[in-house]
Amino acid sequence: MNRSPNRDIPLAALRGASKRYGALTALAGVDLEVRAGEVVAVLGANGAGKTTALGLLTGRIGPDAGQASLFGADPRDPAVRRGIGVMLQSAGLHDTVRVAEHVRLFSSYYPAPRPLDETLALAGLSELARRPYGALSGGQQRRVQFALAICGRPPLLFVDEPTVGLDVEARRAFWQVLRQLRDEGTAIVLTTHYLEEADALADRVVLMASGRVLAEDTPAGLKARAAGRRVLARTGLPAAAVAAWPEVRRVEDRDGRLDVASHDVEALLRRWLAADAGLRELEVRPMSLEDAFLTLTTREEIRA
Ligand SMILES: Nc1ncnc2c1ncn2[C@@H]1O[C@H](COP(=O)(O)OP(=O)(O)OP(=O)(O)O)[C@@H](O)[C@H]1O
Repeated sequence: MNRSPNRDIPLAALRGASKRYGALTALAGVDLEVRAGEVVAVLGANGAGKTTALGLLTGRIGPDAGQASLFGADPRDPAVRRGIGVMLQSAGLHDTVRVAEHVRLFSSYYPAPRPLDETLALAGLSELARRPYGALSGGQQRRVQFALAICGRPPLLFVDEPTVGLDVEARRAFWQVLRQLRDEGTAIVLTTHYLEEADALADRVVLMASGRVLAEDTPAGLKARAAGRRVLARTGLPAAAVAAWPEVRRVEDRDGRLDVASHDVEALLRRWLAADAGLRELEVRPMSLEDAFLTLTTREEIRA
């Protein structure tokens, strides 16, 4: 197959990579590594720098400072880029060309492509093979872009917000295909806004905001790091009083029931019960990745 991965060299890496657009710093000294066989989710809000990071890793753009590498070489070298598959947010494919022709043409660029039928089936395009690209729905066109990214059987696949605009069923089907590719040994880097997507797929999550990496961990590690658990309860105490306790990270009032994020739930419960013997509807919940995301992106001392 394309390139046999050396475990000591990351398949792709950014080292102190920065990118500016005029006065705007899109990336500010980002470090990121992708190793053989792993799924890395780059998670962040609009404008966090996810697409820019992907652009550097795939050689579409170059860094202003720091380095980007692919298989230990320069990602801007077309010969190096041949070892990856990329699904971008837009594709610029000819409307009049049929689905199968697009896939056949892209497959011809690779030394050991998948059989056409297999690529079409993986992308859910078997029934649409003879359709011109321009006669497909937006979601179907995304599938063609995905087919082009995987047809060469790359050991490393980049997918930029792959499930935007897909309905729930299509999104789950797509996750299943990504898992299958991972099981075949493909390393995958995906950008996403969806915490659920990162949680469902990723071995590692790189959480970005304002061009920086805020945290990098497994989904479970990120949840644990963000802050223990949440306690929900109805109380006679004002929310501001609860928010002032040292065990408390965040308080939200949900229709009169307080939702409290805490890194020390036992201490919080002891204090709360002592202060309010009438505490009702008590419930302790684990942190979701969404809680972790909120906590990490709103905290100041976040750099891990
Ligand atoms: N070609 C460009 N020219 C000028 N500014 C750019 C360019 N590309 C990106 N930017 C800016 O850089 C910042 C990071 O953009 P980027 O596309 O990397 O974010 P993102 O995390 O992928 O966001 P989204 O989730 O909206 O795709 C944004 O403020 C964006 O407006």
